Amino acid sequence: MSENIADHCTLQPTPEAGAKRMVSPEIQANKRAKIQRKQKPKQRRLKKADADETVLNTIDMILRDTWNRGNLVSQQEMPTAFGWSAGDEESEAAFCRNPPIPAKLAGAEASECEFEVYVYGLSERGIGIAMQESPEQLSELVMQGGRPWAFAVPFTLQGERAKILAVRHEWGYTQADLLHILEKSPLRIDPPCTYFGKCSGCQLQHMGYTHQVEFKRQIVERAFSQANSSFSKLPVNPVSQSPVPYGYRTKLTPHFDIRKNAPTTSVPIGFGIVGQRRVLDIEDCMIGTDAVRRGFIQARTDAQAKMPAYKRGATLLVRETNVPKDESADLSDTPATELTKSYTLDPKGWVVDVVGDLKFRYPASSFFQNNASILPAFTGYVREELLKWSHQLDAKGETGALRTLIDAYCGSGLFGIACHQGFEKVIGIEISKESISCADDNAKMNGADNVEFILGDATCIFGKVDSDPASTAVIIDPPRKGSNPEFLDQLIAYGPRVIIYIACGVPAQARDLNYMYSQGAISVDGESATNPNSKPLAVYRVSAIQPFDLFPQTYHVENIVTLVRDN
Ligand SMILES: C[S@@+](CC[C@H](N)C(=O)[O-])C[C@H]1O[C@@H](n2cnc3c(N)ncnc32)[C@H](O)[C@@H]1O
Repeated sequence: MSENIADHCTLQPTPEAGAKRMVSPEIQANKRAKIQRKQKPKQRRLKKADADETVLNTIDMILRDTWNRGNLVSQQEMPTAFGWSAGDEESEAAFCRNPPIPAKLAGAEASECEFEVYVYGLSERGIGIAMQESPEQLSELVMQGGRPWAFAVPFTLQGERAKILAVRHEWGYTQADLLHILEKSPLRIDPPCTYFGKCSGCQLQHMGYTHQVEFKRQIVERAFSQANSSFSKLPVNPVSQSPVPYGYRTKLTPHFDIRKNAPTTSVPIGFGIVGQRRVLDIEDCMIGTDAVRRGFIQARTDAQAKMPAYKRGATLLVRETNVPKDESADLSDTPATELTKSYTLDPKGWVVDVVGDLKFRYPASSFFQNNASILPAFTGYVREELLKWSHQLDAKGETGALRTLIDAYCGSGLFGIACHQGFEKVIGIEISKESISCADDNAKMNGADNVEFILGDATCIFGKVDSDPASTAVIIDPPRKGSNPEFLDQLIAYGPRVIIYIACGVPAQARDLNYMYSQGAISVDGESATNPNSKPLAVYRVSAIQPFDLFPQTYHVENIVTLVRDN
């Protein structure tokens, strides 16, 4: 708003007011400044905590790569950070807190916030990391130990040149919106979804599927080498692709906010807008299965009809389920192949998932893997790994085949039940009471009668098993934040023959494996850290790293690591 309007509206005393109290020019000036401050959004104080670590890591990686390429002679001289020496926190803070360019939300005119940039790489979340310097300029700057200012620009690809709008400064970089692509990457494709670019649900629709999975493979590689430089020697297999790159999600959770005084007739229902706290109205979501897309439309219609009754916003649940074709038939008696797809919108309802010829029943509000199309391959891989090692160990003759399987963080029993054949005993442990009771029922429904499920913290499992570790395998499938040293210490002390670590949070998985390495429990190329404990312990070799794409079009990747005990 212009200064004139502010002057006119607020600062001139009316004759009556002026008669009561004369306002000095100084007070007037102060008032004017206050009003202008209110009109101009305040620039946030930049804190490291607000920064996206994945962006900071990527900037660092790009600068190191650039330095390495230009300076093959002495790795020792490599600046540990660019623009300040290691540990010089004051200089780092001064650089990171002082964006050299204006940003829209800090009150600058839009035209002042537009830049042309070069995209040098993608963060682990698929966000382009760009700089104003051309490759030659960047190389020159970095070789001199200088640090360029970086921009995080969603929906761009490595090698592209783009026009961007700086919108918000973060610690050491600026968040920007993509205005348009000036030079296109050959990998860019037209995204099929009309909401792509605004909706925060998908990040990679502009990248062909083959390239998406290679990007995800590199993300796994990067997470491992960042956790421990020795892990960079470990090969990461090509990502196992989702049979369907769209139409795969069996669960969607559209939501809405009720804004004060806003009409309830046009409340947007959908997913968050990229970089904003507002909801984008979405009528259909292409990554949902057909049943979920039908449910999505119904959930919106129901919520719109009830909108005047909502006091606040809400999250709607849409979940695919499988039901007997004949409604009166009993689920337990109906083979998985004779179920038909439907959906539920009831968070208190039940869901049935089909994995090959297995059925899993669980509460609609609890955890289950959300891409049914890939689950036969996903669980099949774990089963094959276990059987392969069981046969190899049996053939070796020392310890014999694997006889016991522990399924830690077992949820409603997916892996324990899918892999039960070939084991004498399977024991699952899970912290959710609801899930464990479903796991019991699922074992019965699928005829897995060698399976026992225990309610409790995963760390308790080692006090409850009496099987010989030499013939035991452990599956770990913790939540995104990973496992913890308490669990891992006990796992190492127990020393099962084979460990299969399944993760949706790959950086946390790499961190956990690095913890095991630091305890001397993982060796890479025959080298391991010194065991800091007095007791001898199990030492594992990483036999396979196999990513799976459970979430095409998004940056998420699931990863399975097989560890085999070497001593
Ligand atoms: C990623 S899910 C995996 C579930 C199951 N393996 C599956 O694929 O369906 C992680 C599970 O760990 C459970 N969980 C979280 N913390 C736990 C803990 N400390 N001990 C045991 N289970 C835990 C959660 O309730 C959730 O069911």
